Amino acid sequence: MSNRRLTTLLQPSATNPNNPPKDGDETATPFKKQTLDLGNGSEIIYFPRCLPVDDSWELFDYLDTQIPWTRPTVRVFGRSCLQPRETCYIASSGLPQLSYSGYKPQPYSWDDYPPLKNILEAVHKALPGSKFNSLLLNKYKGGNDNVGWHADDEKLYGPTPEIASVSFGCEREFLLKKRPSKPYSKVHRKSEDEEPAKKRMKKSDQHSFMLKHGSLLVMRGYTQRDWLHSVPKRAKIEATRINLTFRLVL
Ligand SMILES: O=C(O)CCC(=O)C(=O)O
Ligand SMILES: [Fe+2]
Repeated sequence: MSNRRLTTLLQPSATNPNNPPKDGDETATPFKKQTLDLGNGSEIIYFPRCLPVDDSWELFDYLDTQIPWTRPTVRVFGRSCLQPRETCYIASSGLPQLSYSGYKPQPYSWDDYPPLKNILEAVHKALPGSKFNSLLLNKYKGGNDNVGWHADDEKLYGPTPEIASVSFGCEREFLLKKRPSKPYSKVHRKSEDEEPAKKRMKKSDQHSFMLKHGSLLVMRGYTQRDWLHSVPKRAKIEATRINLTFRLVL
């Protein structure tokens, strides 16, 4: 992977002066940055094409073949199981240890994987003021591989982490749903026998993004406190997807 090629990352592409895109016209500007206000200080930003397509395929091949992927055993609801995707963890030296689902990934060094530094630089350019120091990589080898509903709310990221997620390869659906608030019953119920009212989820409490090859999705504010996210199984998919989530360990 040459650095020269990656210096072109995030240069704005020229528009045709005879046919300028109209504001709000999704077909004319399909790659425009989108912002989704989730309310109460949570926000998603989506850049459908953060990295140029050709660079993204070169990066996909690099990541697929050069990263030391592992499929660890994790604990879910008190049971040990193989994590349904491959993973790898990169972190700057001296940071506190990451631990999730009873698994403590040994961090690899940024210096051993220079293209990751190029992607990090592109993400920093897209998000002025950001400064990530760790990276969790996930490889989904076909539609059975997935990540279940969770929030990246580990203490070492602080109360309002910004998480930048870059996707390569096969498009997969990324879902968000609002965390259930304290049950009404817990607050108001007079007796334990009273049935809690089942609430139907509102449309505005769930969202879906089809994460494109070379895209960047950012979760900010209170998204990890108030929302859950997942990449569900998709029976018919055979192709591989690779996802990189950049995080700041405080
Ligand atoms: O693959 C994705 O898009 C999401 C990955 C994720 O949520 C995580 O690594 O915490
Ligand atoms: Fe996550």
